[in-house]
Amino acid sequence: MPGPPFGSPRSSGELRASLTSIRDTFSNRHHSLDFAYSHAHYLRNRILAVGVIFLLLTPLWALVDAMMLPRELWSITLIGRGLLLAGLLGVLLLARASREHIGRIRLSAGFLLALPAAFYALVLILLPNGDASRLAGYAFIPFLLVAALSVFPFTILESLAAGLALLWLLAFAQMVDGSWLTPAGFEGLWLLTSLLVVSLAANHFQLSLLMRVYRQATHDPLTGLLNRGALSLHLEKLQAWRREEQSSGSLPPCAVLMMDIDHFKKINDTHGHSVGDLILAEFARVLLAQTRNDDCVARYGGEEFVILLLNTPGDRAAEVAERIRRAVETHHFPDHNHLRVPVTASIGVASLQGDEAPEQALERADAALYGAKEAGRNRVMAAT
Ligand SMILES: Nc1nc2c(ncn2[C@@H]2O[C@H](COP(=O)(O)OP(=O)(O)OP(=O)(O)O)[C@@H](O)[C@H]2O)c(=O)[nH]1
Repeated sequence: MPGPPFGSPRSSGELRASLTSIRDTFSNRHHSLDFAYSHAHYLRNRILAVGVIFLLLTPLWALVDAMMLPRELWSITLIGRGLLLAGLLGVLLLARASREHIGRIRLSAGFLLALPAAFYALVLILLPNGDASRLAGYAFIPFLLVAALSVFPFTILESLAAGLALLWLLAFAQMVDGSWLTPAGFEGLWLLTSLLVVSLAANHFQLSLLMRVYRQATHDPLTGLLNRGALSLHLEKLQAWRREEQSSGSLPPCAVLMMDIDHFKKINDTHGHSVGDLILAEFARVLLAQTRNDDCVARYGGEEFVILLLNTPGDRAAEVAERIRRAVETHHFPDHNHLRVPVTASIGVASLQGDEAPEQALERADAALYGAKEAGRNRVMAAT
């Protein structure tokens, strides 16, 4: 029996999506700066939560040490616990103070996992030979840390590096307690490796879910462009960035383009809503092709689009707008039969004046767009 007609393209699409998803969760090289900020924010919340748990457990376990170890050994672990506590406190303060600093947040995550591991290694080094077997609750530290990897939205590469370091720590502990290359030692290594594989899978699923949620919250599903909410955030960021630059003596020129497809209702009415959707998606592709990677291209709503041009003076912005207008006018927008649907757009351009809020420039661009429509459409008009 033949399969469903959508079978093979769908599965090859799924395969490609899975491969892209693995590439995106393997390392953060392909992550956009915006996603990197969201990712770091999420990571920071996890660091604060897990850091507090570690901070509470560390002094509590000193009681078990007190019961299990003779006084002179207990004092060694107590000093170690004091150092660990101070380190964890430092990590929490660093993470708390690093709201916008992606690098510092990643550093805090690294320290959060490295400190308990270093504490365990230090105790193993300082305890006299043979006394390591008297420790209770220490041998599970590498296992606890590998399991903790799954709580964080780490990339696979980050977790793999941490996991290998923890495998090394376990091997070192086995050499100290004499179980290295024994059946019990192999069992421990196998268990830790299996846990690491589970944690890597958890990292992959957690990070890809985070990406999907981020994308759904910030992108328009039809065109793949930024949505209006994400545009508002970009306008705020643009404002903050310009203020920062202004305080250091320079004010980068920026411009806002607001554009609208002409007589789009007529396109919908003539060719159907689904062709209207195709044209919106194709229009977005034209906009992306005509702009730089740094420019922010967003769907404002319906058939209205906004572009923020950074480091672009007004006359240059008007040239970009005119280039877009021409590209739209000459582009082949196909209907379902690949026949050309004539499409034109009207564009309003406003360059940011002094320390004017970008939202205000957007309003001026909107007024200019209205002027372009009034003047006959398929034209660029600069805001006053
Ligand atoms: N296919 C499709 N149509 C949409 C979408 N969003 C908005 N529209 C349609 O876009 C049309 C916009 O119509 P109008 O606001 O009258 O503007 P217009 O026909 O483009 O006329 P001018 O802007 O004055 O040139 C409406 O018919 C909406 O239904 C969408 O996502 N898909």
